[in-house]
Amino acid sequence: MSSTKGENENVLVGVIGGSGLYHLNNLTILKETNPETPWGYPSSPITICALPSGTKVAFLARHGPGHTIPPSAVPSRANIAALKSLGVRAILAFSAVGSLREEIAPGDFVLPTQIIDRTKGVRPASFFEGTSVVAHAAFGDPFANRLVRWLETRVQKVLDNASPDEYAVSGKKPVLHTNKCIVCMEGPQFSTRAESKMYRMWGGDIINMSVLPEAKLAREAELGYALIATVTDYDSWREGESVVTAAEVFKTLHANAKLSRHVAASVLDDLNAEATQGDLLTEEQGSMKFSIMPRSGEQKEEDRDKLRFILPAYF
Ligand SMILES: CSC[C@H]1O[C@H](OP(=O)(O)O)[C@H](O)[C@@H]1O
Ligand SMILES: Nc1ncnc2[nH]cnc12
Repeated sequence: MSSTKGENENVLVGVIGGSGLYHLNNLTILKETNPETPWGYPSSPITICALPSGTKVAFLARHGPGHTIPPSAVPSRANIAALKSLGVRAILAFSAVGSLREEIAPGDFVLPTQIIDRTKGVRPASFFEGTSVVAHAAFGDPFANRLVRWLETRVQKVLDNASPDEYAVSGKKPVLHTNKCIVCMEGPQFSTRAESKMYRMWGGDIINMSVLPEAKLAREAELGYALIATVTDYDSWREGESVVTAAEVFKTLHANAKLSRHVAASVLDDLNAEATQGDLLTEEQGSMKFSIMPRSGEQKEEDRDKLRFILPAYF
């Protein structure tokens, strides 16, 4: 495995695997790389693999290959910076989530478009933190909306073609839900019944512990970022029903991961083509230009060096 300072490998698409998704299928592993970034090393070495077509993608396991990193300790800055250093422009992030709505059932897929932040400020959430450079990224639309819309039809197609053995655990054909709001909690304990009900009143539809600060950092690094959420449980809001437990989550985790691999396999070639020549990802390019406060004379050179790693166009 190579350990570098981060070298552009011309890989345009990155995949972040969440709980249960520690590798992709039908890929030829070309190399493993472990780039050192100004924010440390990523959660796991990044696997650079080739699809059957030859298209290269970068895969990173969010919690480490053996799931040893809890959500609050995921080195998200290093993860995003490392992917960017390889040339990545778009990230498909997978996540196991709880459902806050009756109609969003275990086994279903969700492409959220909004986030409610319930993390507790213990996770470094900005590349600019601790530097002499101040920046305010726009985050009103926290996901790359064009990318999310583009994914909708493609994920739908995979779910339409899912065979009964693929959704045997949930016992019903998986449904794709769009335009939903995800709550990101700190964890690692699951929510109380009262919290779970409160999130519903706030407008939350699903819940996880991982989408933040990942999505914020992807925005700061001008990367297109979409979350493909797979539902494992009903959290703890249902009257008269038992609360979510890890055992409950594990029941659907592996079936969901299997279908997630199908989704990845079916979209990665087209996404790579879009990243190469389409205009799907142009929204994010240049988005930080006017977010950085323009007092460059007072910005420390060491901070500019650090930030150049993710935003070479401005530093
Ligand atoms: C294993 S249950 C809670 C855990 O699962 C989700 O992880 P990920 O988003 O990486 O799939 C959730 O966010 C929690 O970290
Ligand atoms: N109920 C839940 N709460 C938070 N994260 C989760 N990941 C999967 N299920 C979850």
